[in-house]
Amino acid sequence: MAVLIDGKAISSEIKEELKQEVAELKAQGITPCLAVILVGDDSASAIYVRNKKRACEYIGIESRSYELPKETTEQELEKLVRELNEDETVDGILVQLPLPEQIDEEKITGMISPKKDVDGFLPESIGALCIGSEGFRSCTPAGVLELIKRSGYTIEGKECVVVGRSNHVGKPMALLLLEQNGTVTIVHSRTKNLSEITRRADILVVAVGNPKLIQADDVKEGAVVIDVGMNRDENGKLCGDVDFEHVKEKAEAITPVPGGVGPMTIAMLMNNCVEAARKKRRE
Ligand SMILES: NC(=O)C1=CN([C@@H]2O[C@H](COP(=O)(O)OP(=O)(O)OC[C@H]3O[C@@H](n4cnc5c(N)ncnc54)[C@H](OP(=O)(O)O)[C@@H]3O)[C@@H](O)[C@H]2O)C=CC1
Ligand SMILES: Nc1nc(=O)c2c([nH]1)NC[C@@H]1CN(c3ccc(C(=O)N[C@@H](CCC(=O)O)C(=O)O)cc3)C=[N+]21
Repeated sequence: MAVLIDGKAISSEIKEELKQEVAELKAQGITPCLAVILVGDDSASAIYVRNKKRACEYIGIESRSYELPKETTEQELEKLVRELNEDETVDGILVQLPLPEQIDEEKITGMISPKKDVDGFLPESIGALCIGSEGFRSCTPAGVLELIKRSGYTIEGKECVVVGRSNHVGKPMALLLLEQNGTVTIVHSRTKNLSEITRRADILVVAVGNPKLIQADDVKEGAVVIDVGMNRDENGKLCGDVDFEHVKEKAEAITPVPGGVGPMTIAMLMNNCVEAARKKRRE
């Protein structure tokens, strides 16, 4: 029976540390501020946005919400992003994805000032990660890294396999593990011998969006398994990409869904926001 990696507890630890840091910043007259833009009424997005707001309140970050109707035009959204870019009191801007189909997602997220890219989605941020220079790290992969480290596992020299190669999760995840000196392989929908490769992993990170894709047979005895997936099962219950009940019998450690990676994404978003406010002061 695997050790359960408690993302909720670890994220609380991080939020506690950030609360201290924000108190120190406030003593110097700085209040970090996050602007969150939500377009439309997707219920899952609304939950995440609410969780982000709560985390801001707890830590002492000012949060400004912009909830726009689903008919919002690209021009209207561009105008708002431009205003927030120029607003000196705003440290971080997050445009909740997905956006409605009339809006070009890449165009809008690409407009955010690199100094306020707390999601770490911009080419400037991903490029910085790629060459190991300073920049915002994508929140979900950064959260996964903290989960692994704070649970006492080392990455250096380990066989790390990432399932999924999206720009927001899989690719930056692989780069972060590489930066930590892991031996990294990425597998995806065109991979032919997926199971053969995942079975080699000491550290397996799964970010696909396919319930129970990873079964016990796909996992090495003693592996550390991190499940990024957020899906709804046939009963509408949240579940990951890993067949938790069976894989937990084989793994050394495993993250649950919910209560695993999700809360860490929010904690790392808060971390990036505090970082943005601190950097502005240094300029
Ligand atoms: N917990 C959290 O904080 C977060 C959770 N998520 C969740 O993580 C999951 C992944 O998100 P995201 O990366 O944005 O999703 P995308 O849909 O952008 O990417 C999915 C990736 O999985 C690959 N894939 C699809 N089917 C298979 C398969 N059968 N075998 C192997 N690889 C496959 C795709 O391959 P190809 O490139 O070849 O198409 C693609 O690279 C989702 O469930 C999402 O909800 C996402 C962000 C944050
Ligand atoms: N610009 C942008 N940045 C994002 O970071 C972003 C996004 N858009 N769009 C959607 C995805 C998804 N995502 C999650 C955040 C928190 C939880 C989370 O807190 N999950 C809780 C449970 C939440 C629940 O109960 O539904 C958990 O796993 O325990 C999940 C998923 C951020 N994303």
